Amino acid sequence: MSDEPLSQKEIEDRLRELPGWAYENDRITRTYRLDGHFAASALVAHIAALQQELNHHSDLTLGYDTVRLAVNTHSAGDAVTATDFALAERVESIAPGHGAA
Ligand SMILES: C[C@H](O)[C@H](O)[C@H]1CNC2=NC(N)=NC(=O)C2=N1
Repeated sequence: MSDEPLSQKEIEDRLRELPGWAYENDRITRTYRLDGHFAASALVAHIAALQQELNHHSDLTLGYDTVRLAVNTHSAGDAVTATDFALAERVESIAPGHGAA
């Protein structure tokens, strides 16, 4: 199934279901705050496993106690697609278990 770029309205509609996520620089983004560096590192490892499973990868940035994701779909010309939102939803499903806010 080809991954089609989503329209601005489709992106906005989907973002309403994903509190904390934003659309910037042609990517959907989210920054999580964790209880310290080890917790942030553990979330990064878990997200990396999800990304390998989905074969879809964000730019993933580890800070002292933060994890930032920024993602779009390269094969769709670096546009935001449904696959990016599928990854976002999977990450949202695991983040609370890490104590992420
Ligand atoms: C060959 C491999 O399946 C592709 O390069 C995958 C890997 N991860 C990817 N991640 C993202 N964000 N976009 C892609 O188009 C993409 N394609």
